[in-house]
Amino acid sequence: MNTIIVARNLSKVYKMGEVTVEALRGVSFEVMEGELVVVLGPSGSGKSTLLNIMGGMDKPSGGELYYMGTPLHSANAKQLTLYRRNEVGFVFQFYNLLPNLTALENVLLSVQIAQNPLSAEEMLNKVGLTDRADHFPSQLSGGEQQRVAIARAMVKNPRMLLCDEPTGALDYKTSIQVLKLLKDFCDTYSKTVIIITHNTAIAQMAHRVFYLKDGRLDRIVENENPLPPEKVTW
Ligand SMILES: Nc1ncnc2c1ncn2[C@@H]1O[C@H](COP(=O)(O)OP(=O)(O)OP(=O)(O)O)[C@@H](O)[C@H]1O
Repeated sequence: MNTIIVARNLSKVYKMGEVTVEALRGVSFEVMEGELVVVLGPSGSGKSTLLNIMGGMDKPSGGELYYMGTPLHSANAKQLTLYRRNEVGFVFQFYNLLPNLTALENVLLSVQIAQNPLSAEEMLNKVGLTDRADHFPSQLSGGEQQRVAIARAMVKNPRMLLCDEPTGALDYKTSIQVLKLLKDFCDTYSKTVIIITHNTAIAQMAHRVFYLKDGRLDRIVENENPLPPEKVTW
């Protein structure tokens, strides 16, 4: 397996007037292609900060970050825009669908900006929403909206999916559906999936679990036998 992400001694400092917050304090790790990583940690431990930096939405204050050997820590705004557009799919807790576009149109929007997209219809079919293609987000349940958001992220055909609390707003049964889709994307297409969550149960399906604590990577635990999503319970 190839290494997709290398992080070396990453730090992030937020300064607001007199107040300085050290959100990341020297975090180092590697992530492999085709790997499913779950990042766990208490509130404020730096999970979203790390995801934002890996997604090219923010830059580290110090340290180095490489994507497929290309430095992101020194990339300019244009390079980061292309990185976000072509290499990464994002899934957030609150879906972020455009309310005035149908499910299919939300997915097609992603197709238009991607370099090497998959088929929007095929992705909607994959997430089980072919018959809801013409529905607007307000006509869909939370779980259905999240499935559209996943189709939108996958259709770009990115090497990596970054997911911030993807099941945070969903009930158990719907969460498992969503986790199955993420795991399936990882397995079928050999893609990297990184999931940030408060839900420790989800860690059971990961290849590796990163535990963040107070801005530091406290430990990395490898699961010898990751559970299939349908076996994960909470
Ligand atoms: N834009 C910002 N400006 C200032 N401080 C920030 C900013 N973003 C995050 N922080 C601070 O950095 C620290 C880490 O925040 P972060 O959101 O990464 O944690 P988290 O582990 O994702 O937390 P949660 O699980 O509650 O979402 C916190 O102390 C937070 O207040």
